[in-house]
Amino acid sequence: MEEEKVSPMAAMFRSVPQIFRGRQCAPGPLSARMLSKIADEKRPLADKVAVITGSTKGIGFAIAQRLAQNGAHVVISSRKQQNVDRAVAMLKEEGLSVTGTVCHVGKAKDRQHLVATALEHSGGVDFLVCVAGVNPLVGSTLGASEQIWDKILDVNVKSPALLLSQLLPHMEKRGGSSVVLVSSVVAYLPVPKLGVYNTSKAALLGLCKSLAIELAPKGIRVNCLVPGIIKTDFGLGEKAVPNLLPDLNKIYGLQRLGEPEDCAGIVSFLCSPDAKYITGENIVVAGFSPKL
Ligand SMILES: NC(=O)C1=CN([C@@H]2O[C@H](COP(=O)(O)OP(=O)(O)OC[C@H]3O[C@@H](n4cnc5c(N)ncnc54)[C@H](OP(=O)(O)O)[C@@H]3O)[C@@H](O)[C@H]2O)C=CC1
Ligand SMILES: CC1=C(/C=C/C(C)=C/C=C/C(C)=C/C=O)C(C)(C)CCC1
Repeated sequence: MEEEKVSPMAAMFRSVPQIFRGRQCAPGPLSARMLSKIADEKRPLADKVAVITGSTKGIGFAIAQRLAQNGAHVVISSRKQQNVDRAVAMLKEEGLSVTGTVCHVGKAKDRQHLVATALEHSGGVDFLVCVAGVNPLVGSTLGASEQIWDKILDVNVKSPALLLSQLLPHMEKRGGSSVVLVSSVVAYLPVPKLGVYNTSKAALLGLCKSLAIELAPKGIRVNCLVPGIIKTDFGLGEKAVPNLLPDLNKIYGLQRLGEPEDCAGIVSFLCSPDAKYITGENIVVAGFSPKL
């Protein structure tokens, strides 16, 4: 049977009883105020602009998708055009508000271009989520070349700070802006053969605390997502530590490896007004707690 087509407003009216189930409200037609309250609750990030780096796949893509589902215009990016095009198409297919551009976060020119692209939408940026991260080395820390150190520290630690400094004036003027860095549980649990990567992720815990203090007077909150082992192409966990799940299950009671979506809700929350009194926090999302 042909499904009846209804306008979004009609659909929202129809959904009203469910939304209000259990709430104290006078019977009868809903005021415009009540309806706009419903709309706000369903789209807490409406009219906001979010820049997410490393967001055409994996954790970054899941975060961008959730921020957009919650009402934000998302600016997604990564190094490869074909990844950008595919990710933009997927989000547009879902009816979400998205712009995509190529940006290798380690390149100053690319970061500048990303900032310009983000400003095209509405002249400002409300949220910056720095997801891009690399690990080109599985091996001894002291055997790592200077080039390897430079590449890992440039992308994983320096680029979030340099990109934020370029976005700063455009975030400060918006009021209520939020930055989310992305570390890793390896910052707490040093994984053998990932010493340079572990160090870069531990540095982000400190960067979060320092930036939170520095940016508080500007009304910008800074927090840090600390994912556990998440099933993505990055898949560093399994590469570095075979038999990871049974060991983590035995030692920490871990029941399953994570999905990118497991990281999305907390980031949307940290960007939302519900987190307006939270800053400088490193928040582990790992299915276990690696902290002693
Ligand atoms: N997966 C895991 O178990 C964990 C991951 N993390 C962290 O999460 C972040 C994302 O990892 P994950 O989603 O698993 O990885 P994926 O490989 O699934 O996705 C990485 C994304 O980042 C992009 N990217 C890679 N390098 C750069 C760069 N230099 N500049 C801009 N974009 C880049 C990739 O696209 P493209 O190739 O087109 O550039 C892709 O969109 C990383 O910072 C990682 O350290 C933390 C803990 C655990
Ligand atoms: C070191 C180590 C462990 C933990 C490994 C972990 C937690 C790896 C995480 C890798 C990640 C998250 C990579 C990407 O960022 C065990 C299994 C407890 C015991 C054996 C030694």
